Amino acid sequence: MAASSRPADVLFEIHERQRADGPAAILAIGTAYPRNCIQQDEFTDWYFRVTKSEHLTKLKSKMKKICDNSGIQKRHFHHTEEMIGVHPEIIDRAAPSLGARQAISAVAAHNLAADAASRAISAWGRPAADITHLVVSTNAGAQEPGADLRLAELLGLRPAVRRTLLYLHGCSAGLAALRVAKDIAESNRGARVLVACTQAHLLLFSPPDDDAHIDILVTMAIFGDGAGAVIVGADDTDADPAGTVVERPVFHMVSASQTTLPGTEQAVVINLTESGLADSRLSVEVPALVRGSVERCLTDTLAPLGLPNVGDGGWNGLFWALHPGGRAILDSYEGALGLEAGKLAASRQVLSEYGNMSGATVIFVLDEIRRRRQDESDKQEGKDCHWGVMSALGPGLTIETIVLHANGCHEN
Ligand SMILES: CCCCCCCCCCCCCCCCCC(=O)SCCNC(=O)CCNC(=O)[C@H](O)C(C)(C)COP(=O)(O)OP(=O)(O)OC[C@H]1O[C@@H](n2cnc3c(N)ncnc32)[C@H](O)[C@@H]1OP(=O)(O)O
Repeated sequence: MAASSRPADVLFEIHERQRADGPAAILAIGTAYPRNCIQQDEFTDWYFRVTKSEHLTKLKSKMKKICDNSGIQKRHFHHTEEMIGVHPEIIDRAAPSLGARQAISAVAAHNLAADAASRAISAWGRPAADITHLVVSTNAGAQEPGADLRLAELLGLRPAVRRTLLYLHGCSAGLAALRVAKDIAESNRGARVLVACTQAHLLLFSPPDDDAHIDILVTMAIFGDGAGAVIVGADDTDADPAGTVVERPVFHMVSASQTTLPGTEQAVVINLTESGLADSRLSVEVPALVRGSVERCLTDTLAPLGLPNVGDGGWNGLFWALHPGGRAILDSYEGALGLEAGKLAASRQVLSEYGNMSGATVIFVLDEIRRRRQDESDKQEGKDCHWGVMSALGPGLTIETIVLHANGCHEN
């Protein structure tokens, strides 16, 4: 320390040196899903057969209608009819089944996370040992040592990697993990954060109940399994000393925010019990709550940034990476914001191909937007928009939002 330096100055200098200079960016994306696939138009028969509920004909026809209107064509699941067959407690609401559910889900969640993360690391182009931080989110159980440690082992990350594990954040888990990664990357010069969101929904699997619990049918009709991973870092290095391109940001993360809607605590409830996530709730009001609040919430998030051509009906000047929580959720965003047809094409496509994979889904959406922007022949809506919004809804009700800037766009 120089003799003339005051301790407070030194403190701030150290702080400045530790922080990155630029905004955090998504540097690479990877996704994975189980091979076992069920077509949506076959799901109702499958579900009522597996849960031995064929006699509930009224609920079965309601389920058929919900599946038909879901905007989903197929979903992938780790669990199979055979797996559930050897664990009859899973379809017996009165029997404890948490142990069996967690044992099956954990293996699935870890393997899916490792597959997605390996793809992200390979797209990134740097060795796994360069990862400094790991943020994992999952709804597939709650155990310690948990999914973060297992993933670090499977990928061969260094023992000093700094881990953060988020459990049971529901559908907003992906954005919550990305928000944490953004803060880590911007606060730690040189940090490279691996984010992995992994979902295996056996904990949610439940037989149909009665007319009072249609949310069980809705949940069974929309959720699927999958994992998404991204590498986040600030101050990306374009080329190494030999001139080889090392890192290229796909999207910069401009700001991250979280809003909890007052008085909505009971709208989405996730409760871990001896029977898995029994006792959880999904209110029929959720799409209307989104419709009534999302514009105010987004205006509050975007106004301080002073972005050009945004707000006052300018929502179509942005590209949109929305978590497809359900077809009605996307319809609510579209209606409330007056979005043109096609603005949510990436979200609708991911919903159609995989269903709602909770926190992992939004990473599939980001990857789909990345692919469409790179595809010269793709003339889809939004390719000329440089600023974008990523948003998801979770228990709370909580709306998580991240403002994005697409790579290679320096104008506007
Ligand atoms: C052991 C395990 C136990 C598990 C227990 C599971 C309990 C369930 C709760 C689990 C919640 C936990 C989830 C955790 C993840 C968090 C998810 C999120 O954060 S955010 C997730 C955000 N995702 C969403 O919120 C999903 C948004 N919803 C949708 O996208 C659409 O409603 C649709 C696609 C599902 C159906 O489309 P379409 O057919 O055009 O739509 P319609 O609207 O016409 O509905 C048809 C019929 O169903 C009725 N009904 C509908 N919903 C509910 C409900 N929640 N409730 C009751 N009823 C409901 C509706 O009234 C109608 O009845 P009827 O008039 O025929 O009598």
